[in-house]
Amino acid sequence: MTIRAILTDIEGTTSSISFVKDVLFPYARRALPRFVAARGKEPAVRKWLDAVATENGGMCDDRMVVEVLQGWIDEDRKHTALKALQGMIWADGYRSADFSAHIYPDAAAALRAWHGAGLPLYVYSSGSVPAQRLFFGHSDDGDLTSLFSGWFDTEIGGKRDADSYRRIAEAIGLAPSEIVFLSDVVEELDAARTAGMGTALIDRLQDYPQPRHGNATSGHARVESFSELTP
Ligand SMILES: CSCCC(=O)C(=O)COP(=O)(O)O
Ligand SMILES: [Mg+2]
Repeated sequence: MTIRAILTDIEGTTSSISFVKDVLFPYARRALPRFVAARGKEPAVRKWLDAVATENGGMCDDRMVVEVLQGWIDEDRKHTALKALQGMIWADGYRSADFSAHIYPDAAAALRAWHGAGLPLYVYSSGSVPAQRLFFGHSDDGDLTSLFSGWFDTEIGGKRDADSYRRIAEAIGLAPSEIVFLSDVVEELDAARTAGMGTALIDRLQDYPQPRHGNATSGHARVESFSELTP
């Protein structure tokens, strides 16, 4: 089957886990109380704060919601409300140039080359779509947003759920078998494969010092760098 599109994860795939865990998450954790106090009445923010409060019994005030959200950051919960709020907070960090987003040089080079060759590229990450755009808009390799034809987050469904990949293929307008999904997480690749997509496990030694071989790859093609991929 001819490959007509690439769908890529971000954290652990195009970019290092340590950047997300050691830079982005602590920034959001620190900024949350002030962000909620300053912008908690804006409908786009209130919607997510209320969703968190409802999920926690509905009796939470904003201080308690902040504590819940900070706990979720510590646990690395991939919760849609947390991800939406983190995206809004990171906007300030990128705008004031507190940081730029890490991208592996091999990933940036391959994404540019594939785009240049006319292969459409899409993102599917637990990070919200606005956070994804910020991420690639302020990468260590400059603004890469124009390389991508579309963006998907967990509003389309969880990354370990095969139906999410079916919905993404439908949104892109291709058969799942015409799309290859790249990720560092085997359970996400399993779901994409169940939906009929091609898959590749990106096994970054910087993030996963114990290379995954044999059963640990669950039968997915395994590479350590985008430069090994030839779609
Ligand atoms: C692009 S936003 C920062 C990353 C993030 O919050 C996240 O949860 C990334 O998860 P991924 O699905 O890209 O592994
Ligand atoms: Mg990942």
